[in-house]
Amino acid sequence: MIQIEKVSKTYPARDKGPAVTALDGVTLTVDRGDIFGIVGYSGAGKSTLLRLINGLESPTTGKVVVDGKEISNLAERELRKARLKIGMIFQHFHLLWSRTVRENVAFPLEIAGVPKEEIRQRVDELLQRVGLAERAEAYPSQLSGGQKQRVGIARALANQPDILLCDEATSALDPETTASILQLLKEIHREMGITLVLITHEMSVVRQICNKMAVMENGQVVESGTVEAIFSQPKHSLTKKFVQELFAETDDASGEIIELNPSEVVKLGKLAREQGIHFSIISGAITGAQDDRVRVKVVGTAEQVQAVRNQLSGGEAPC
Ligand SMILES: Nc1ncnc2c1ncn2[C@@H]1O[C@H](COP(=O)(O)OP(=O)(O)OP(=O)(O)O)[C@@H](O)[C@H]1O
Repeated sequence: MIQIEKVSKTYPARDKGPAVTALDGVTLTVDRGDIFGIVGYSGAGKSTLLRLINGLESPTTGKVVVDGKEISNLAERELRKARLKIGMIFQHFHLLWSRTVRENVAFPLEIAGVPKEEIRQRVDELLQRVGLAERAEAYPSQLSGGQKQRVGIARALANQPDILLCDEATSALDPETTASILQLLKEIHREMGITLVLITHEMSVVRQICNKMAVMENGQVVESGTVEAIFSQPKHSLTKKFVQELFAETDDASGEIIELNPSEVVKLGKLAREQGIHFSIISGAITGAQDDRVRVKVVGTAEQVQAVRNQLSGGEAPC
């Protein structure tokens, strides 16, 4: 869906300062239907990468191919058409403050020349979908942060994009609101089969929603792969640091990651309640499929984790 091939981006020198190499030989593939997280500290080059995907910037060298088309080679008209299929949401929402919620969501449809009646119907559906049908006539200043981001999501989906780019979309929100926005994004991903690319400095976001990820430092991708593989065996020192920080934050620094099938997760839940075992789901989900696997971090010493393994393999959890 998105191929980034040996891409470098250098911004020319400004105010007698040196030229800045924001991206340095980045190669990355995002497959259709991925929820792809890109993590890194400020200045790593994440935003530049997003701007190359939606054609707001061109690479200095290398290629960015989106849905089979090399974005930087498109003529203006084709680029505009390609951009309609790429939605974007932002940390600070970027809403139009003098327009109501309804008018904000209608805006990209007006620009695309969609007939009025169709706009009305489509906006109604979108507001319903993001849970804001009741606030259609409100102004952004009357909304909470989470509601503003829901408007941003509805607006980004207005032209039925194939790709949704999320630029630190939950960084201005509290943890509870973050969880509800990530849940909404997950539902939309499932319902629309949309490809999501998220940039964030928060590993917890990647852990909650992504199937694949890349870690960036100094304009380079230092590690990429599935979230399961990277969380269970981080290789690069920066990735290790991110993973350790996340586990430390969630108070589960010691312990082991084990892979469970759905019935074992249920057993572990029972054991946890009865015996005070702490665990947290690292990745995976129970969807009802036979081959569902969930990676779980069990907190405790090696002996405690082994005891949990023994109990899980030893038949039913005690009732
Ligand atoms: N338009 C620009 N002109 C000059 N330098 C730029 C421009 N945009 C970004 N940079 C520089 O490129 C580097 C990468 O910036 P970028 O915004 O892509 O990183 P980031 O990982 O998204 O960080 P942040 O989260 O702080 O935005 C930084 O050194 C930044 O100062």
